[in-house]
Amino acid sequence: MTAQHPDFQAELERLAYTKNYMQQILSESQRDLQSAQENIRKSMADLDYLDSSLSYLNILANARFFEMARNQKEGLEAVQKKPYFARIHFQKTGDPEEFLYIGKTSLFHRETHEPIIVDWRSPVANVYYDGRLGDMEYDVRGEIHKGHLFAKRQYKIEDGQLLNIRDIDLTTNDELLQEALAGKADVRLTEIVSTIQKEQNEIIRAHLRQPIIVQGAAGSGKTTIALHRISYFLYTMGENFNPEQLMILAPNKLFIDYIGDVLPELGVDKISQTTFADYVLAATKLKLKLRNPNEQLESLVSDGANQTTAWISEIKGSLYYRDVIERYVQKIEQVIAEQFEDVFIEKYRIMRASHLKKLFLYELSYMPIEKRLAHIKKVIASHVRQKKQAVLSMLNAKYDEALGKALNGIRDDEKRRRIVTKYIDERDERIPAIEKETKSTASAYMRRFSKYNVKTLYRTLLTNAELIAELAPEWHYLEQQQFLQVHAKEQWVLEDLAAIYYLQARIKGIADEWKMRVVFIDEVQDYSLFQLAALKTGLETDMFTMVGDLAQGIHSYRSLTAWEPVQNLFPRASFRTLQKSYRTTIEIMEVANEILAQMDEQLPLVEPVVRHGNPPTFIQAEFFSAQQIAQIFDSIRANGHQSIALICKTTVDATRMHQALTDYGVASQLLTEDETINQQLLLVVPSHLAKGLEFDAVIVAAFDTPFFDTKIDRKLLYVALTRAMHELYLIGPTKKTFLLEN
Ligand SMILES: Nc1ncnc2c1ncn2[C@@H]1O[C@H](COP(=O)(O)OP(=O)(O)OP(=O)(O)O)[C@@H](O)[C@H]1O
Repeated sequence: MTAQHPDFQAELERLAYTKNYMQQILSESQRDLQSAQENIRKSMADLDYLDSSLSYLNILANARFFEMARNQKEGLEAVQKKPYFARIHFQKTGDPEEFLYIGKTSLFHRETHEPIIVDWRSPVANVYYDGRLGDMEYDVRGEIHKGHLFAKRQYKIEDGQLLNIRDIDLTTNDELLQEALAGKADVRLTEIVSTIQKEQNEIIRAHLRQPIIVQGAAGSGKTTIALHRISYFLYTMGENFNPEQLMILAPNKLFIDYIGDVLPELGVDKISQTTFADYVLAATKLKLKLRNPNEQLESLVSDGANQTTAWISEIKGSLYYRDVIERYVQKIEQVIAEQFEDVFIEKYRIMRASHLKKLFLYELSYMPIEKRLAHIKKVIASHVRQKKQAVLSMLNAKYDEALGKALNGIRDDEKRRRIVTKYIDERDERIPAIEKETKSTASAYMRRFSKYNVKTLYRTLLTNAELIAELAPEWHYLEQQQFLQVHAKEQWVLEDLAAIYYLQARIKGIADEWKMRVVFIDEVQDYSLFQLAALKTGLETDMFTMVGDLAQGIHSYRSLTAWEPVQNLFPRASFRTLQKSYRTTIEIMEVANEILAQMDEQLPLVEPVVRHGNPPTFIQAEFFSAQQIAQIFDSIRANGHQSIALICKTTVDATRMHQALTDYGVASQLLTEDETINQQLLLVVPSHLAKGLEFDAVIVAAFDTPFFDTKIDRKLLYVALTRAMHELYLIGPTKKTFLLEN
């Protein structure tokens, strides 16, 4: 059928032309690489005996050339098997009509400069994602261009062979998407450049110098879009931005591993991917052993709410706590300010304490405390240098005058000699002494200020009753006591890190290597407002892309429960929602929506894209049986599905089930935070760790610990259900175990 497309032959030729040209460029790149390598080798050899600075420059230039040639070569090699995926027939107003082929990287004809392939991230490619056919507009660095889109066409190219062509309108767009969604049997995220949807594209290309918050339903593509936005960002910023200044904050190492493959595929590497905790510990250089946050979650889930833990966790995430810490910083500032005294050279005052104090408290208040002090030290040193000359000239003049007077005015020889000698001796002692003293005036002056240790400072706050009473006067006495009691023993939890980072930022400042300029946060619903505020303060930027889903906020006892406060914290941020789920079938989403409807957040139900599958199967069973799970596992495999997860509520459950399965001989893997997923195995996953991941099929098992009708459990269950792409099984004593009626 496809071969009958009237343009098929022409498109075959076009593909052949493109591939040929790519091959040609690749051979050239190969030669460039070799010659750069050869040049570097020669310059290295010359380093010893020729003018080495010239050789050094040669090496640098060739290294840069080598890097460029290698990048181009790698870029082309990566896309050779699929040079492009779409074409637009487009006319920019005033220009001739063009056929533009869109792919993952661009390729221009070296002589004619004609685009052979246009990068999907380029401004004109936006037309493909955004534009309906007809007259349209697109943005090039803030400038609006007009044009007319005649047609859009998609290609299915595999291994360099053209298999299919489709001209797209709205209906075929759906077909393509469905095709993309139906396949895939991998527990890795993949790139979706050819099927990015309009509302997703808007987020990817939303203003790059402005923060953005996205509330997106489970499976709506938040993670995928965030990664594509990074690719788009780096492409658009080009040389003006160093990728090392971009950071992705992910929930755990497992998740980082899960997204790991997409970034290089999108042409992005070198950016740091870490967790909030790891980042804070690295940036503060503190070694703190943190209590596993999931243990805390699990203790909340199993013991019901432990009031004190819940209260303290909530408080530590709040902006109120930020204010407490800020008051603490201001108190420290006052203590420092009181230590300023006048600066003297010998007995001459050269600076007033009040001036330095003003400098410290007001004029330099935008700097971290220790940076301010370092700056003040420089100010003193430079002032001393300037004033020293004046003091010395003045003294010299004074002695000259005194000597003159003595020489001319004293008649008595003996007396005159004595006085003159005294002046000369005094002068010869004082002047060098001043010279010497002024070399260290500034450092001697600064010795009064002690260096701070952020960890010690924070521990003091946590354990000092007077401080707490002073800085958190709004807490009633019992709360203050509870707070102190919980902290009597030194133990660190994730919730402390915002405060620690904030203190570091305000007192020492964040070192340049950790001062990321652009931040992407996935699963941002699990952040507290204070975490976000601390990052914003420490990094001195609001260029954050934050994606999340309140319905999956399993840590909501200590994190976000609404978006408004985040919007208040980031007043420049735009806010978007994504309601469509691309992951799950209609049938699975119906069940997940039943749980969503029971939540307090009143989030709109998720709309699945039209893709049908088997209805979720409920299997009644009183007890966990490894044999039964093995049977389900086999039947799912027989249906052709690869990645299969057995999800249960807690780690204790997961550990037990994994043990039973292993004893029974089922090849399974218990997922923990530090694990790398092996998708050949049945993956046994505690619900909180499943967040962000997806599997072809999911079996949710609940025996010893059923899901209760509580905030946290509804969310954990919702997370578990929405991990499934194609098949879902629920196994337990009753449907009530899964909060389902029917
Ligand atoms: N436009 C698209 N075309 C094809 N596949 C898509 C598209 N958008 C999303 N997907 C697929 O949908 C699935 C869900 O995407 P992703 O994991 O990014 O969603 P999410 O919103 O982060 O989900 P969750 O919040 O549940 O973790 C992935 O398999 C992704 O490849």
